[in-house]
Amino acid sequence: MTTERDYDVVVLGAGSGRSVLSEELAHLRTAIIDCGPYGGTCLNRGCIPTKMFLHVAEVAGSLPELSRLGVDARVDQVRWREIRDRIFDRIDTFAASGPEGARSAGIDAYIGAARFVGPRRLVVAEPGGDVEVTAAQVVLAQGASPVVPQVIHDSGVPFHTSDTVMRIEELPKQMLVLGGGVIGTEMAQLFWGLGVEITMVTKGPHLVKGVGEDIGRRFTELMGERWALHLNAEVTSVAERGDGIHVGLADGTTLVTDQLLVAVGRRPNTGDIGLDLAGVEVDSDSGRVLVDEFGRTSAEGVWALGDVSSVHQLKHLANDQARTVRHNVLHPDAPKPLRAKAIPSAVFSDPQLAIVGETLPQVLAAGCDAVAFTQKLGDTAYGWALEDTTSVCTVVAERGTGVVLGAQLMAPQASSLIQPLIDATARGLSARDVATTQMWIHPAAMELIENALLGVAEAAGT
Ligand SMILES: Cc1cc2nc3c(=O)[nH]c(=O)nc-3n(C[C@H](O)[C@H](O)[C@H](O)COP(=O)(O)OP(=O)(O)OC[C@H]3O[C@@H](n4cnc5c(N)ncnc54)[C@H](O)[C@@H]3O)c2cc1C
Ligand SMILES: NC(=O)c1ccc[n+]([C@@H]2O[C@H](COP(=O)([O-])OP(=O)(O)OC[C@H]3O[C@@H](n4cnc5c(N)ncnc54)[C@H](O)[C@@H]3O)[C@@H](O)[C@H]2O)c1
Repeated sequence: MTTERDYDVVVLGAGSGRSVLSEELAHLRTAIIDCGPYGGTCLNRGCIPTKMFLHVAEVAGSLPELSRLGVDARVDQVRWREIRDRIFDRIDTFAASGPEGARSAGIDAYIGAARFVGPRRLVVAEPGGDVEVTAAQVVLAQGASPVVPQVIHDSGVPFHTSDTVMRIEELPKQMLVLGGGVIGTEMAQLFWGLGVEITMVTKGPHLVKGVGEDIGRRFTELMGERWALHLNAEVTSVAERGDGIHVGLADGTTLVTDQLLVAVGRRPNTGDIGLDLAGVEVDSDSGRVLVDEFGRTSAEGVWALGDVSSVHQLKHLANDQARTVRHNVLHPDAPKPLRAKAIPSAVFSDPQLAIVGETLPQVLAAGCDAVAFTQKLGDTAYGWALEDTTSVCTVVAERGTGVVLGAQLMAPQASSLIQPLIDATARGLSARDVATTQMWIHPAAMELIENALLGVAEAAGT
């Protein structure tokens, strides 16, 4: 027998969707549904565990580098299971408290896979039986999942994705990472830092999209000194043999590995959940739920946020959208637009990459007269301390006004260093104003940003 329940607001997905249901909605009848651990991708298998592992990997991976500075050190042993369990004991305990935490805040928390059976009408397959849930407003926040190329899927060969690889029992000797995007690069960094021999196979001429041609090329060269890189490559065959997994490439190369990690993108979770019955339109190419500037889908009273509907799959963006959608659910007659400008992102490799806004070619292609300036960290005082030879910051600004339009960084802690440039891009500030209306601590790494701003202000003629 199916139980039926009716609500004012139901959220599908307890990742970023959970924060839609804050205190401000306490006067409404609300529910949240998730089939996986509460906290979604970021907490359980994304941002948080990767960065906890990457910290360890970065420290361990940097030891051989010390010899350049006159200190010889080496890693004697990596206690993988201990590292893994320390990280996931903390995460799993937190995630397990999610449903109870929601219930104690007055939100009905369902644990089970949901599918639509009509407009704003869902069936949740709970352990105790199906529950039919209806609501005046529904928020779609069911995220995305790893894409697996057909050739791997059809081969029957065991493989990992980012969902599973951080929970393996033993570190392999070798790992082949398929995909040189953000996940592939962070995972390669993580396992390389812990002593695994990495081979990376990817489409395209360099790792990580969107950082600009120059940084993309420099970064790819750097990573190529650490692990074997097969660029512009296509996998044509995969088979398991006695000596390991054989991966054949279109150029005739055969690679043999202990473990295969697939990281070739993530597709929104929109298939097979009856979105057509709900009247929710989906882009057939990308699988994304189509939303307007306010996060409204094509179905009356249905909103969407995060990876299920965004071009950029980023946690801070999903969080920002959750805040906006929360407002819009409460004030549908006075909705606020989702933030579309100055969306920053970072890759937590070593060195880190960080970007915001546009690259110079993108700005010029859009018809704006702009200039760019690149500052090396090695030419600042802190860069001397690091003996840095690779870190750079490029700032793009409008010619004549010097308004900052974007920035790309490759540097230690680039994800933090970029913040004044995110501020400048978001608020349309001039590079000279940002550089000269405050003091910059000497001799801090942040002088990289100060000098880049002064350089681009000069180039822009301000
Ligand atoms: C390895 C990795 C590292 C990452 N690192 C970063 C980072 O450093 N910084 C960053 O900004 N972003 C990072 N991301 C991206 C970030 O994790 C996502 O952008 C973000 O978590 C998306 O949040 P969301 O709420 O849209 O989806 P999710 O957090 O995925 O939540 C969706 C939820 O919906 C549930 N669900 C799906 N379908 C159903 C259904 N039919 N019924 C019931 N429940 C369902 C799922 O179980 C899930 O809990 C990373 C991603 C990965 C994979
Ligand atoms: N630090 C962060 O913010 C962070 C970290 C991890 C993930 N994420 C988010 O997760 C998203 C997904 O990450 P991702 O790395 O899976 O996707 P991605 O789109 O960033 O990279 C996929 C890579 O795989 C390559 N590729 C695609 N198909 C291939 C194939 N068949 N064979 C070989 N290579 C192939 C692509 O050329 C690309 O380099 C990212 O776009 C990002 O938004 C963010």
